[in-house]
Amino acid sequence: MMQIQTMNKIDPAGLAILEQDGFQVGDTVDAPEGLLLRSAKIHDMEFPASLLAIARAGAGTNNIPVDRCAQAGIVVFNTPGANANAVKELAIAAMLLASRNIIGGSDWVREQAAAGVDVAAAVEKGKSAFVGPEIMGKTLGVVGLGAIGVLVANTAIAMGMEVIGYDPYLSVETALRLDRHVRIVKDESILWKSSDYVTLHLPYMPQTKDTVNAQVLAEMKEGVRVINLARGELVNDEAMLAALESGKVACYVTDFPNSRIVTDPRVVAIPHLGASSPESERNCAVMAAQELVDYLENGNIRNSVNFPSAVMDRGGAARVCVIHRNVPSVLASLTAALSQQGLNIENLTNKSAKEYAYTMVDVDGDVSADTEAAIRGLENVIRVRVLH
Ligand SMILES: NC(=O)c1ccc[n+]([C@@H]2O[C@H](COP(=O)([O-])OP(=O)(O)OC[C@H]3O[C@@H](n4cnc5c(N)ncnc54)[C@H](O)[C@@H]3O)[C@@H](O)[C@H]2O)c1
Ligand SMILES: O=C(O)[C@H](O)COP(=O)(O)O
Repeated sequence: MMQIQTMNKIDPAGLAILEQDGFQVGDTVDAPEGLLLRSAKIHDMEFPASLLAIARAGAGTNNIPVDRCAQAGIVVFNTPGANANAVKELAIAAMLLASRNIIGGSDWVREQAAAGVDVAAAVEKGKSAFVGPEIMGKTLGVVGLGAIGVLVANTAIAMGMEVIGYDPYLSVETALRLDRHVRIVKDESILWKSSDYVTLHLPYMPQTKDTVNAQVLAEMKEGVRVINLARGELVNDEAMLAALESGKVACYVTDFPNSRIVTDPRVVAIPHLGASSPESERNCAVMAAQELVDYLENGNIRNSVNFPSAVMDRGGAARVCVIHRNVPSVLASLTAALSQQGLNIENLTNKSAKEYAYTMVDVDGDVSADTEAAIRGLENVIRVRVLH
């Protein structure tokens, strides 16, 4: 029985898929073939030899050592778009919270009540302290036009905003989903200079650390409102605190607060709730579980962040799955090893992505232990599995 170790609380709908397929699931298992997690940080984790795949029920994979996994032949999956609507809704809420001082007003009302003041009378006298601008007619800059950024941009257009989008890797597929009124810029400086609101929807990786830094903040409009539901590391905290202090930034909404950033009262600190809706937790868990099942049972790879997509209908008596380096001759050596045993190839797929490649071969007979060992011993082969 194959084992899946969970490293966060996972929606029961996802766990049910695994259990119905005969997997043993738990937060402590002996020798897991798969890990299923959300934001658990596993950079320092030593992976057991049994581990074949890791599924991140969510979008960001910066909590996983993706490259180390590739080198070890461990396939890392995420669930693209499965929590995008939840984040989009929170981004819209964040823009409104950044504008209308709902939190400050609500806190003040409670303080009045606690002080024994007649709240109904106090609100009419005190409300002018909480005036804030509407978002209609203002300009929103969306940095990163992926699953979430597109939804935020389109919703903002529907709410009467002007929208500027920046994404150096914008795909044609995504561009087609964008409202035609979204202005796409190639120079991010235009976005920083023109936006009343800036919202970040790009991944965190070494190259995107401190995307919002002192220099970028200096380019922004006076009184800009910045929303970060992507990752804390994308914004330089010290630069943001200085910009809040000077009034350059009127409000910073972050889903990734830390002890330092919450020292400023103009920070709205959300406890990483972007994907915390029942709908999104279920979507992510179901997609992640399906990806694990299809890979562990059939060798199919969908939505991996470190290996190419490869899907082939099952056929033949056995399937040989080989993760290897993307260099010449591996395929020739692999098919030679199978022919040596007299096996006929019924179907074959070979996909590559950068330095790695993945091959699935369906053959008409059982693969002997000697043939499997011969394939495993081939130069540039990283991992071999034979599925029946
Ligand atoms: N707060 C939350 O709970 C929550 C939930 C989901 C995702 N996220 C974060 O949001 C990020 C985006 O999620 P998504 O589902 O839209 O991912 P996605 O992969 O669909 O989109 C990310 C987009 O960012 C673009 N991008 C990459 N580098 C960029 C750069 N330097 N400048 C501008 N754009 C750049 C990519 O081309 C891509 O289009 C995730 O990586 C994750 O960190 C947070
Ligand atoms: O990248 C993501 O998908 C989000 O940050 C959600 O993280 P969570 O699953 O821990 O809520």
